[in-house]
Amino acid sequence: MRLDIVPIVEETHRELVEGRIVVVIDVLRASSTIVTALASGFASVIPVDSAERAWQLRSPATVLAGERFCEKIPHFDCNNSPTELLARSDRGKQLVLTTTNGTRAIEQARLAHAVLIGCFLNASATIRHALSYQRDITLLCAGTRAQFALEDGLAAGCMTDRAKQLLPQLSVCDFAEAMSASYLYERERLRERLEQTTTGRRLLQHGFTADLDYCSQLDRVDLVPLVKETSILPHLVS
Ligand SMILES: O=C(O)[C@H](CS(=O)(=O)O)OP(=O)(O)O
Repeated sequence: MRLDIVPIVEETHRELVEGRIVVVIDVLRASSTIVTALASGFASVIPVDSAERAWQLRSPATVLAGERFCEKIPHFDCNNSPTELLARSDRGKQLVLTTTNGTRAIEQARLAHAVLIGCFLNASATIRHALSYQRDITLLCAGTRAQFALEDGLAAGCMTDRAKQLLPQLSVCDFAEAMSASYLYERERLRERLEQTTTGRRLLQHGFTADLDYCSQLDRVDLVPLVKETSILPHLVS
């Protein structure tokens, strides 16, 4: 079995997706928002590529979430913000989500055998579940606005490190080795590191300090979101 990391969504090649287990990683903030929504009682998340499409899905059973340039989309219920979702009570509803990078990365993974959503919040559960398929794995880092995002690389490095502990014979690409080493170097100061990244600085400028605190927590939940056709559903890993 082999594990590769794709550093940004723009570098997704068909051979790194088709038939593989793909983990979409967008720590700040789409993956963290999806994990939090499903862990706090939403029945499903519907990722969509535009605000217009999200608006078409508006109903009493849906909550519309999304951002453009970090700001909440006008007339939507909430931002792409995990802490904003935590403060709501929407059990059983569907979250319709559109974001700058994360929802686009999910679309790029559609030829995979299975698509999982991962971040620091569910890192160990995600890699355990990915390994259980006994297929090659691709950790697809969403990046930010066509550039590599260090927070995604560090989460992918964390998952690589966990995967090598669980399956020592796993073959990993050189970039995964580098990200695993970076994660081991930074793991005691993830929160500080996150606020120095490009997206972290941008979120701080927009006042989302609570999201940075929250998204830097490791293994808060054992829940792995799984993409099933047009929806994302929760899967509990034991
Ligand atoms: O809302 C976010 O955190 C980001 C905004 S940015 O474009 O990376 O600044 O979107 P996401 O799709 O969650 O990366």
